[in-house]
Amino acid sequence: MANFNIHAGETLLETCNVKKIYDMDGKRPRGVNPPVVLEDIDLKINAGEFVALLGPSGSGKSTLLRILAGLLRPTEGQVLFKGVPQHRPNPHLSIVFQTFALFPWLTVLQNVELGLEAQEVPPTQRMRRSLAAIDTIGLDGFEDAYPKELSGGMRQRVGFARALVVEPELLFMDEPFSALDVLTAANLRKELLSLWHEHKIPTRAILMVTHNIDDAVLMADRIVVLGANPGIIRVELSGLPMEQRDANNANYTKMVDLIYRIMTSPQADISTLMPQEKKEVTSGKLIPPKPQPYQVLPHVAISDVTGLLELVHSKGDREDLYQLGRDLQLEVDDLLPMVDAAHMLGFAEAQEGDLILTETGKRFAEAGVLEEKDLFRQQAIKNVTMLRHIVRALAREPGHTLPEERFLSELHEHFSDDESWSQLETAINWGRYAELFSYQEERGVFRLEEPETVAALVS
Ligand SMILES: Nc1ncnc2c1ncn2[C@@H]1O[C@H](COP(=O)(O)OP(=O)(O)OP(=O)(O)O)[C@@H](O)[C@H]1O
Repeated sequence: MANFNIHAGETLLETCNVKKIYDMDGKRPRGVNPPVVLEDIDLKINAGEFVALLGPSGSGKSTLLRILAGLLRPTEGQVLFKGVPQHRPNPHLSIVFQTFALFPWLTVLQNVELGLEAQEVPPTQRMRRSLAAIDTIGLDGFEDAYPKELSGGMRQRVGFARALVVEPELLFMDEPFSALDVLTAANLRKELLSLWHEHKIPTRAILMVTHNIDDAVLMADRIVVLGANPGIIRVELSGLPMEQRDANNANYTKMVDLIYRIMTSPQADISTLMPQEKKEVTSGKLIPPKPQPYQVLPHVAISDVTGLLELVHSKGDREDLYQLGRDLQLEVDDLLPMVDAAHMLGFAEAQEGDLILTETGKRFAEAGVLEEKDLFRQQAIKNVTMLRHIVRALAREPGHTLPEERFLSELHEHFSDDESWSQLETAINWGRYAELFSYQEERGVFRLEEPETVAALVS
């Protein structure tokens, strides 16, 4: 089998001051500021490196991957490949997607050959190289199978073979294991890592977008953590030495815990989260956070927040976030919005990697249904700008009703179309639970149910 020379150290890909705003194809109303998805992104990918890009949902990981690949233009700043500014899709780079993206009517071999067809490689050479890639990635014997005959793990192997057959200098992976079951993912991860470390694949650097902290710590030499709204690089951490990449190793646990802390404390100054012995465990660039220009509602159901608070209460009102994630079998991406919501509502605080209930949070966790609702209503009105705004606007209207467009158009000033809807849906969900207002779905109309009582809360 071929053994490829990586020539470590050289900067292959680099972004300078990249900023991204989706301009919505000019559909945005005049005077409205489109949301900034990425800001001030300076990132280098060097030969010999496996870089993981972690960040909460919506922080712009996939957008950054597409900009780096040349599939999307940055609004400001530039992408350099070996020092040369890029203006089109980078031909030296392949991407493996979460959803496999295979053609169901083509066999494994034909799917893998596709990349080489585009490069106009002659048929015999095409077949020889494709068979070799299929062999390397462990699919020998399945050349003539169709995707529907394969398991998820095998389909993703075809995805890898198709990406690698063109011998790309850079391999990008966008959540490559998240559609696979745990064991299949672990197996594929291990095999991919050994191919990479033994230089059995031609790639000189790998960039992986993931929401899975364990994947990042197990695989990466450098971990870049993005923050959201706008997406900025919060910190770059050096990965662990290979011998420490083991769930039983103390430094592994520390590293996972640190990343958990960083991701669950989106507003914190990173330097306050670093452990004393940080220099031994990690090093990297520390970037101070920027103040959030507007409050972003995390998309969680109130029942999930209630469940989280009750669990923390049962543990003595303080619990390690990493442990909470494990207990609830939640990825950080799913836990994070719940922690955000509990914090926003004044029920809990994330401190030093722990979630600690406030006095109100303790009362909420102990309350019966009626008191729980009452407390929630008070906290929601006090802390959630959007709910307060809706109630105030409804209270001012003679009929105490308003159409959803009124609030959607305001949300569009800060969020994309999809995110505006998601923000409104969350506000509706919370507002209904708190019995602040009703919302008629068919007509898209808000109504203040008990105008006097509710309006008094915001006066
Ligand atoms: N084509 C588009 N047009 C407008 N807005 C977009 C577009 N693609 C993404 N966005 C917005 O940009 C923001 C970042 O999206 P992106 O998919 O890059 O984030 P992510 O970190 O990869 O999220 P996830 O982990 O949920 O996939 C989101 O608010 C999203 O709604």
